[in-house]
Amino acid sequence: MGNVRAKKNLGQHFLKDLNIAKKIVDSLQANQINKVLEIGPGMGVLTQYLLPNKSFETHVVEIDTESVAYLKEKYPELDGRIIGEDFLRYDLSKLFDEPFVIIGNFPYNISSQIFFRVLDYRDQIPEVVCMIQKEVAERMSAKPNCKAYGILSVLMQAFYNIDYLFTVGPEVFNPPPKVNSGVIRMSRNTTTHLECNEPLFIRVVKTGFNQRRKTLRNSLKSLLGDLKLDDEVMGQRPEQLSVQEFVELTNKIDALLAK
Ligand SMILES: C[S@@+](CC[C@H](N)C(=O)[O-])C[C@H]1O[C@@H](n2cnc3c(N)ncnc32)[C@H](O)[C@@H]1O
Repeated sequence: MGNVRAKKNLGQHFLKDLNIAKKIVDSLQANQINKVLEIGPGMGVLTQYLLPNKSFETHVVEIDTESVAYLKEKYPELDGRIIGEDFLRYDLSKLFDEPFVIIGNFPYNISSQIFFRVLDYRDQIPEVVCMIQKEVAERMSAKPNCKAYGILSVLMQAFYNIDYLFTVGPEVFNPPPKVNSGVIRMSRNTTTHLECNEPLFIRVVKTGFNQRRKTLRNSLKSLLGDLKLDDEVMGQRPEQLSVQEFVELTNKIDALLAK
């Protein structure tokens, strides 16, 4: 069986280091979960460490037909659990009717889109362990007042506690990516729904961070028009606000817009 030919447009960088592969799989923590979904298994470097664990059933979703054929031949025990589809388009609601965790060395070019899908299905996904571009991993886990703290940090941390676990250099991949990688674990927090108008919260966060160096009074002008929110928080920059403070700000803006 020949190796899969790496395709750049699919973000294929295959992990060669088995110790790192095992370390990523060992980073899963969720207990009492019967289903694991791996995104982008490629040649199965993570899958091979998932399969022996009989406390859950492993399913994989892979867009590349060559990788799918490889996986079918190499892991016959995965029969019926290889989904040859685009994760971004696949209707996850028809896959499991119970909670499941996600694991994967994600294709870096679509990692943010994957995270927004996770948010859509967050009720069913208590945990995600993944390798992504280091810079994105830092943004996901950044706390207020850090340079990396931004839209992704606030939107994801509204529902997940995110731990940056470790950094991986390019030399352990074939072909090596141009960037460093980072592994994170996302554990869902107790927030099921935000205590505010959620679409407005997303707009406030995105509009605020569009001009992150400006105070919110200036950066939110496009959202507020002629309306003025006379509040101390408007003198701050978006990176200074915690998730909870963004929620409170959203409620004040919501009340103002409703007047
Ligand atoms: C960085 S590689 C990781 C491969 C393998 N897990 C490893 O660690 O060696 C990303 C994988 O995601 C797959 N992929 C890319 N886009 C995808 C999509 N939209 N849906 C599902 N899989 C995708 C690629 O074909 C590739 O196998």
